[in-house]
Parts: sequence; structure tokens; C-alpha cells
Amino acid sequence: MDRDQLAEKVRPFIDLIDDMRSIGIDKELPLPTIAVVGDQSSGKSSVLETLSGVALPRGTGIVTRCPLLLQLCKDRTVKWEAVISYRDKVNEFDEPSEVVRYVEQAQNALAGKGVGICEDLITLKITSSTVCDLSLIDLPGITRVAVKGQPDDIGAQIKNLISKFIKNKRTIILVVVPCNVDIATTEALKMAQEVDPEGTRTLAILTKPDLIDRGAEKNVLEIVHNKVIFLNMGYVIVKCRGQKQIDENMSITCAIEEELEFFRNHEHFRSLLREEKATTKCLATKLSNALVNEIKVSPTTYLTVSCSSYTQCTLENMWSGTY
Ligand SMILES: Nc1nc2c(ncn2[C@@H]2O[C@H](COP(=O)(O)OP(=O)(O)OP(=O)(O)O)[C@@H](O)[C@H]2O)c(=O)[nH]1
Repeated sequence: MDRDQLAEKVRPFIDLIDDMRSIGIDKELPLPTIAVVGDQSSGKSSVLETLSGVALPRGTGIVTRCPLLLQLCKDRTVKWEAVISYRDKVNEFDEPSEVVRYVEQAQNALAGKGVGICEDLITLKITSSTVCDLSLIDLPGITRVAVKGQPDDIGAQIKNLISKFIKNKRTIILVVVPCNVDIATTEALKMAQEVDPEGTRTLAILTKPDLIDRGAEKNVLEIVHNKVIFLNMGYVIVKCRGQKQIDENMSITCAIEEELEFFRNHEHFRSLLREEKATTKCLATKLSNALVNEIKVSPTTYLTVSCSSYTQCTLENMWSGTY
């Protein structure tokens, strides 16, 4: 199945799940979701911006301070448009460079200006001819030490928030781990292993392959080939924009081309392209497939066993298009 066929197959499922979430059904029953988790500065937002094609807030300290549901909708008739919503606020805009400002504004409104976090969800829906069809939730990065102005238990608060999302058996856990750290010590992977010991719903993304020390490539290959910490869904290695490229104003489109060139020319990693274990494009396809597998069961059958009759009836109408 090519990417367009896959997208056509995935879209109705994603829309249904997003509609269910928007009317609060996720409080009553777990919905299939992709949650992005990682230690602080592991590269979560960089991966999401490569997938979405738009720059997201970045900086030092905790940048993602509220769960951000990123809904990507492919529509060939639309150049680019976005809607950001949180609590009772809804803002529509059509300028990609405005995303950072709107997300920061939403985070400040929910979590206050500064360094605190909040559990309320911000939804950012991007419709464009160039995005892939996916919905993911970005979560705050796990931090070990509180910085000035943060409550002492900030680390525990973040882990608590992450746990709420990843303990749901229908959540695909996307763990982001930099290649240049010891994978066994990453808190995010440990948390994923606690709730998913077999790794059946955990997919790991290795970032920053350009920053590893010479000689460490063999170790990274062993990890990607699932020989170090086994995960049923396996590993994908990606290269995103580094600080230098951001300072030079490299566009995300350029960064995607550069990513492909990086792997093509890499002495050790080029074989991973053939094996479909490298690049953000390959990651997007894997995620679409994983999401379809997770929600393939007929939603109405699933709901019959799990929901109250009122909700069940609402959803059956939704599924048949009368909602
Ligand atoms: N060289 C290089 N740098 C990268 C790569 N991916 C991310 N970075 C850099 O790593 C830093 C942290 O990346 P972010 O995407 O902000 O990390 P994050 O996990 O979202 O951070 P928090 O939300 O604060 O936890 C940024 O300066 C990125 O430019 C990569 O593949 N290569």
C-alpha cells in the first residue's frame, strides 16, 4: 500500500477518535492515541516539527508545559490552515510562523507564565496538502531537577502526567531517546517498560545521530536492530534540525532533504534506509500503520462492551455518519 492509500485508510479512523476525544469520551473509555514521551531535550518537539512541517516552541528548560494534541490532516485542496483550541478558546490562523506564538499563548493561559505545567489539553489542528495524516500528543519532557521558580516535585508532577497517558492500553508510546546517551538510563524508556514490559505498544525513536562519538555507531546499530532493549514495535532513527541549523534559518523542508542525504552518505547507517528503520518519513508510515492496527476493531463493537448506553448510542450515530 502506498502512502496515499494508507492515508485514505487512516483518515476516517483518526477523525472518529478525535471527535470522540473532543466530546470528552476519553474520560470514560481509553481511546487509541500516540503519546510522545522523552527526557528533557531529547528531541521530541524536533521530531514533531519534522512530521508536521511547522516550527514548534523550543528553548531551554521545560518547553512543552501542557499536553499538546497535534492533529495533522492531509487535504490536497488546502494550502495551510490551523486551528488551536483550549478550554473555551478557539483561534484560527493560516500562517505557519504563527504556531509558536499561539502555542506559547495557550501554555501561558493554562499553566501560567513561567515554568509550571498543567494537565489541560491544547489541541492544534493543522490541515495542509503536505502533512501526513496523524494525531499525536506531545507531553512535557521528564526533568530530574527543579530549576528556579519550579516546585520541588516538578519531576514527579511530569511523570504523573505522562503515566496518565501511557498506562492506557490503547496508547502507542513513542519514546524519544538521543543516540548520544546511554539508552538504558533514560527515564522515558523506563516508564514505558513499566507499563508495557513486552514493548508491544512502544516504538522508540533515536534522535541526534549526527552527534554520536566516532566508534559508537556499532552500539547504535545494535540498538536499532533490537539487540539491546527489545521492543516489539522496534526502533527508528531520525535526524532533525540541530541548534546550528536553526540559527542558520534552515527550513524544515530542507532539513528533511538533508536527513535523507545524511543517511544515504553515512558509512554505518546507510543500510538502515533499505531496512526502513531510518528517516522521519519512514517513522510517519510506521505510525500510521500502528494507529490503524490499534483502531481496526470496529469502534461500535468495542464500545458495546465498554460504554454507557447513551455514549454508545452517540458514537454509533457518529460512526454511521448521523452525528
Ligand atoms: N544535532 C542535532 N540536534 C538535534 C536533533 N534533534 C534535536 N536536536 C536539538 O536538540 C535540542 C532539543 O530538542 P527539542 O526538540 O527542543 O527537545 P524536546 O525533547 O522537545 O525538549 P523539551 O520539550 O524541553 O523536553 C534542540 O536544540 C534541537 O535543535 C538532531 O537530530 N541532531
